[in-house]
Amino acid sequence: MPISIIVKNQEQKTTRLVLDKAQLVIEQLSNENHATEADRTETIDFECIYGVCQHGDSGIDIHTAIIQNLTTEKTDSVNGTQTLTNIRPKDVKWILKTLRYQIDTEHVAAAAAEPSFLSEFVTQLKNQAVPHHLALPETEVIVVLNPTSGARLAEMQWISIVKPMLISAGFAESNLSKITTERDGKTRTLADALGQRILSMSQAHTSKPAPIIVSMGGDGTLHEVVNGLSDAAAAYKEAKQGQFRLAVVPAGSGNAFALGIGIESVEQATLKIIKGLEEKPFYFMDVKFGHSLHNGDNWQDHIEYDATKKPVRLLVVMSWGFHAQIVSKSRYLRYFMGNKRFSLVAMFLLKFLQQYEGELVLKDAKKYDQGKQQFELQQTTTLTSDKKFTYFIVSKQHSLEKGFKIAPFASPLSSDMDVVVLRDADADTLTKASIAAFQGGEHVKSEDVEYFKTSELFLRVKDKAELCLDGEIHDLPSKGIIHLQTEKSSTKKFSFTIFI
Ligand SMILES: Nc1ncnc2c1ncn2[C@@H]1O[C@H](COP(=O)(O)OP(=O)(O)OP(=O)(O)O)[C@@H](O)[C@H]1O
Repeated sequence: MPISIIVKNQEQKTTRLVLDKAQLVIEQLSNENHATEADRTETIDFECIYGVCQHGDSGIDIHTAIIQNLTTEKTDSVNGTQTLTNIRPKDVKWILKTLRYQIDTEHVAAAAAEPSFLSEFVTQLKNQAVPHHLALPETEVIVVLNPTSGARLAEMQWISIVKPMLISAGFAESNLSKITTERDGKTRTLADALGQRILSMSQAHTSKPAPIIVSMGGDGTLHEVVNGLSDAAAAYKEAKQGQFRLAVVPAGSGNAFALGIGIESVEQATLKIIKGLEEKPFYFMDVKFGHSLHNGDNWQDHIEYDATKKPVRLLVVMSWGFHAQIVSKSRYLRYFMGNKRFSLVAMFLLKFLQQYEGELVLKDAKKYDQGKQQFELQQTTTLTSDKKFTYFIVSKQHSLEKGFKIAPFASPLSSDMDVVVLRDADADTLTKASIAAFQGGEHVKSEDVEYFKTSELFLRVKDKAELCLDGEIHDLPSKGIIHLQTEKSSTKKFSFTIFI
């Protein structure tokens, strides 16, 4: 039997609220026969409700977050012709709305005749819509916020969206704190210090839930947060299990990691934190640099590693060639042009298309078979300099920005990384492949594209090269090697999870 109450809405209309399966049913009742006859019915899925608050004996606020208009998903394309400059999908808009009701005192008899009263209704709705609501008041939330990410809206979004949503859900305002990021890689040090503080606190307080760390920025911010926290985790020597709980709120321009776990907006990300339905370990790409002058086929077994470099863990992408050049050449347009800068620079680079020489070894790789449309196991795969590389990316995320599905089967929750290569490609082939990537990742069906999955990879470049590592440019010398291996964030001794 669904539980219900009779209330008046803000326009003083008699309304029945019914909890039915996974929905709140809102029935506008006709005044003459209010208890039985519904004139108009609206439903709200529990997954859109993030807070339920009772005022005194008779008031109730229901906080909702709803996608405003799905038709805004359309692209900018004019007359159906898609080019690299008009192909980006628009952002989905969410609205936050608070539904406010009062118990209908005029019809108290009818209300009393319902199977339950306000407080039981509130408890039931909270239990179903905000399952962990009892733990929220004592859970600490620390946001690491980059005010310069994306369109520089993170600070405003924290104040006007994330913080109010968390408070409405039941988090205590005194438990919410903010660390502002700093430029030039210093955020990694801040995240390391935060990680150490959380680990030392966990030694003292055993009963409190572990704090939630929120990375609020783009992929560059997340990269530094994860690397800093991983530095703290690596130095953790206590016997007690360590724990980091990380949430990602997308406020950058690409937000590839958030897209990889299905998060497309600040509101949706905040809902994930509030609902706390699933927290899972994720996989990153561990990076090592070295060089080898060995001329034989097995050069990857003769690497001299550079031991002076700090560990680097990549969450999103390592690229070389065309893609790395787009990132390198568009760095200074970041604040002026948003993601359109990538298309502009891409069109310029296509006019002067370069090819890049190098050797690639993939261990236990699977290759995408275009005919069968599935991955087929291969032994060690070697791509040598018989053909030059035009486009080369290794990705842990399916899309590097919304709509650009370059590695359609990649996931941060899987133990492999995806490699997408075009060799000896001309400008036309590369343009077609890029447009097909924007059309749901269709490029992988083309014979021009080589698509692999692997858990370990070695790339040796012939000439000095620029690599893109999660959006930052890194120089590799001639005969330099980058060695990538996937690694799980959680170990036996340390749980490092992400809200999904
Ligand atoms: N306080 C700050 N002032 C100036 N720059 C900062 C500050 N904090 C961080 N940064 C810089 O911001 C960059 C990271 O930005 P981030 O990647 O989060 O945003 P984005 O580039 O817009 O998003 P995405 O990587 O998802 O495309 C780094 O280069 C970092 O040095």
